[in-house]
Amino acid sequence: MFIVTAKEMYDIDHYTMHEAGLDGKILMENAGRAISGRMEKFMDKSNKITVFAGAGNNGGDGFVIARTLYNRSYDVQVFQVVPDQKITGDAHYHKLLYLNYGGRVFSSDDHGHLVSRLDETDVIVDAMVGIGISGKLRAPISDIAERINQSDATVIAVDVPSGLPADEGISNFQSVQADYTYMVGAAKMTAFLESTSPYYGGWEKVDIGFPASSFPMCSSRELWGEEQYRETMPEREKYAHKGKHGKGLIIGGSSKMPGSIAMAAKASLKAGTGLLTVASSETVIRMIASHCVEAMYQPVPESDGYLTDDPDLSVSDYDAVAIGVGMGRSNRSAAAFRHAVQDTNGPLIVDADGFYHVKPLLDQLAQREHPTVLTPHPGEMAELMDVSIPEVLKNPFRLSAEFAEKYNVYVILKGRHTLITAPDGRQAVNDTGNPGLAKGGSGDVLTGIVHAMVMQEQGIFQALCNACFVHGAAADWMVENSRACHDLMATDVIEGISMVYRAIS
Ligand SMILES: NC(=O)C1=CN([C@@H]2O[C@H](COP(=O)(O)OP(=O)(O)OC[C@H]3O[C@@H](n4cnc5c(N)ncnc54)[C@H](O)[C@@H]3O)[C@@H](O)[C@H]2O)[C@@H](O)CC1
Ligand SMILES: Nc1ncnc2c1ncn2[C@@H]1O[C@H](COP(=O)(O)OP(=O)(O)O)[C@@H](O)[C@H]1O
Ligand SMILES: [K+]
Repeated sequence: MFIVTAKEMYDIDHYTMHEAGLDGKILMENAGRAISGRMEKFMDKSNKITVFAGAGNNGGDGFVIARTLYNRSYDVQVFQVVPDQKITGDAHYHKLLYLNYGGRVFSSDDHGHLVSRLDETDVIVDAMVGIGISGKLRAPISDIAERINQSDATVIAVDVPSGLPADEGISNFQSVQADYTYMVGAAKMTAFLESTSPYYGGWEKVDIGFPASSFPMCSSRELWGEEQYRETMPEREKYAHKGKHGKGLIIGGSSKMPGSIAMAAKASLKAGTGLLTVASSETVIRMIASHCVEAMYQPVPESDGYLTDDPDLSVSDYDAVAIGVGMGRSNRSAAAFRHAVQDTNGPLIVDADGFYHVKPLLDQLAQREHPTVLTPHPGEMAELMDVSIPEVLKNPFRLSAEFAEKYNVYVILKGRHTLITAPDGRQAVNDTGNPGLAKGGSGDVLTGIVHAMVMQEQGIFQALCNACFVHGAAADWMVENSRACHDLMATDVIEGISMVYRAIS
């Protein structure tokens, strides 16, 4: 499923109508028909349905929904939230059809009727404003949005909850709170932002006949889910040997944080790494070796509990190197970090305290011949980019793309909707995971999975997307079957990896 900005959606629309030749009235018919069909799961024939229709094509979709439901004998009324003369074009055509079929349209200016109808309404269809919104909701629609939000009815939004644009970057907004949103043709960016996604309620996408080829032409952003995982995750060959699945190195750990690297190592092996070496201080190795017996251990010198550089550590001998977990921010470790950045001869994954060490080396990353992967959460991303955390949360797509391009890195911006960005601008949003992951250690497990995935036979971007998918799906499986969000531990997520591999292939 593609994720679009408003401009990209209008480009798809334009291509469909003017290049492929499908009439806008038919698209509107398809949108309204598809949504009204699916909406039936929220209602029965005894329900009263009230459609709020605006002036644009979003309102047009609302008239088709009203006509379709009316024609199926539902008790439907339309409240038009703009004057008659504002309803033009395809929306006007569909308004007339609805009237010709016997439907009734009322003005939202008739407050008495509006209040009494809302009192008895079971299902509200919000077709006031879609992705054509500019600025904050204006009166009278802002007042009606407030009334809708106060009502006990089930609120179904068409395309987006009125008030939300498709694009990221907003902070001052007012929106209808939907229970469920039917997004038309493609998912909209605001469905994945922390501040706006709750207004969508549950959601799904409806297909209305846009040519499949129009999406990749206009957007390079997609939602990554089970379908994409199944299509891209490589199978294990019958004659495979351990060398085929990656000889990996993880560098990190400090005496205060020995567990992080143990979890990353376990997760890497569980996710499929063929041969794993853990490079850490002797203190850390003594603490963790019995917890991850399958790994090999390479002691490196330490100072005050922090690892320091070991010039004899042959990082170039490994297929992929992950560095940073549990490493701490001591400048004693800086040389070890530079060593890894300069000599790693394959994908390099940087996480956690690694960002502190990598920041002065960003220009060097841009010169690396092999992929570099950074896995920050919003706080770490903000620090890397010298912006505030709210700024990152407001513009995750744009900021990730700018950073990835500038420094030639892959960025995994973690969160409820983890965003994966390639240096060439491709982006994917991972769909799996749950609040059980909001606990120390979850990120270390992700690093381990990413480390394993980049050594399997798949494109690097797919590898990163699949790593995020498996991480979230493992947590989902555990929460559905044997844990709750409260007690899910990072080590449980490692266990869950097996369940994902067994269940989905
Ligand atoms: N070709 C078609 O028929 C299609 C229609 N679609 C629908 O059309 C929508 C986009 O249609 P439009 O481009 O006509 O735009 P919209 O219908 O989303 O919005 C435009 C209307 O909203 C009003 N408006 C804008 N900002 C406002 C604000 N801050 N406060 C109050 N009113 C405001 C404008 O005055 C205008 O009347 C999509 O969201 C979708 O629902 C899509 O489904 C794609 C296909
Ligand atoms: N509410 C949530 N829903 C889904 N995934 C989440 C949620 N909270 C955290 N995660 C995931 O958990 C991981 C947390 O990583 P991070 O913040 O680095 O943790 P730590 O550094 O403590 O290991 C990320 O992969 C993130 O996407
Ligand atoms: K809407």
